[in-house]
Amino acid sequence: MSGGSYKNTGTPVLTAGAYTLRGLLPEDANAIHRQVNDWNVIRMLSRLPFPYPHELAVDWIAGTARQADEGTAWHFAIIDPAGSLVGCVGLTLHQGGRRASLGYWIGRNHWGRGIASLAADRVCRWALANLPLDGLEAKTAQDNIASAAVLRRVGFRQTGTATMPFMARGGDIPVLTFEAVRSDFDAVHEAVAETDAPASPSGVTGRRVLLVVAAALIDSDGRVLLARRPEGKSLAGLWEFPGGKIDAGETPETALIRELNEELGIDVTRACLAPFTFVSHAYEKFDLLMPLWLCRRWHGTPQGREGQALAWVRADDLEKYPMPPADLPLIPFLRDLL
Ligand SMILES: Nc1nc2c([nH]c(=O)n2[C@H]2C[C@H](O)[C@@H](COP(=O)(O)OP(=O)(O)OP(=O)(O)O)O2)c(=O)[nH]1
Repeated sequence: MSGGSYKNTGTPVLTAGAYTLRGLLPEDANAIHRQVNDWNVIRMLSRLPFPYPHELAVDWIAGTARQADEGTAWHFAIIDPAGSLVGCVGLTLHQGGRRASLGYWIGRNHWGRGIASLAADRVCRWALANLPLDGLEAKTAQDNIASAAVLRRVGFRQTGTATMPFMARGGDIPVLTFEAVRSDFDAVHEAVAETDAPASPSGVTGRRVLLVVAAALIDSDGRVLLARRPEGKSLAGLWEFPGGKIDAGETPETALIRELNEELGIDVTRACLAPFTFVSHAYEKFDLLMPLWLCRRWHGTPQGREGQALAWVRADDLEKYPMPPADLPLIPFLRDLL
């Protein structure tokens, strides 16, 4: 397919600092062609010939809209605050949709401003929160020092080396292979944003204990309510039991009743909360202690008030929903109960 007019509706619009990431449109072809048809850019892109014909940019843009509609790849134009396209970033699914490859380029006039890191980080976080991914991969030419630095900054780890054909260079060249799983992004996030855990009141340095209260809401069909942690939170994309941290002055039960109201819009009374079990889990930066209550009666219909997806799940199906590592020991308890 060449040219034509369409809207790229399958790709979300994301904000990355001062930049906007949006689906590619036919009118982007000139800006893409001009910036990619530059030896310094194209020599680092494996699949493109040099010189780069304008029709290839037009065809590629049309292909990206189709892929987004099919749910096989998401490519974004990176738009600067002045409205100019300064590069592209994208993810392509493979391995049955459980992994995705990251790719990006930035026009030469815009190098050195951290745009690739900002855009790659944003797209990876969006993908982990919204697609059923186990991990992400990327490859970069061994002589592309700046790109390897971008991947490391975002949270990728180098896994090895390989060779790949680079069309513009007319042959195989060495590449570095990288991968990242969910916890690699959380490690970067936690290092930047500080840990979720409050400072130890005694001022003693060392590990911190984070107390989180949570509820297994059980409906009349014996299904459990799970909520998907939204983008922007640690462990985004994983399914958890509704709940949260205890605020100053709250008892565990009042904290849980407040969280259930804030997150789901339901009213629960103290008498409807039955203590069930707890988990104690060592995360990298803190120890999580999470008591879990059972709740079979509430007022209202649970709704994801903070934009989180909800799912009523049968005990036998709990394993199909990726959960935070701390929650995994709870699954057999719930299976025995329900
Ligand atoms: N609510 C909940 N949190 C869990 C579960 N499993 C698990 O590891 N956690 C962890 C993730 C977080 O590190 C922590 C909960 O913190 P949070 O930030 O979601 O709590 P919150 O709702 O008070 O959040 P916020 O308003 O302060 O952003 O507990 C679970 O099943 N439910």
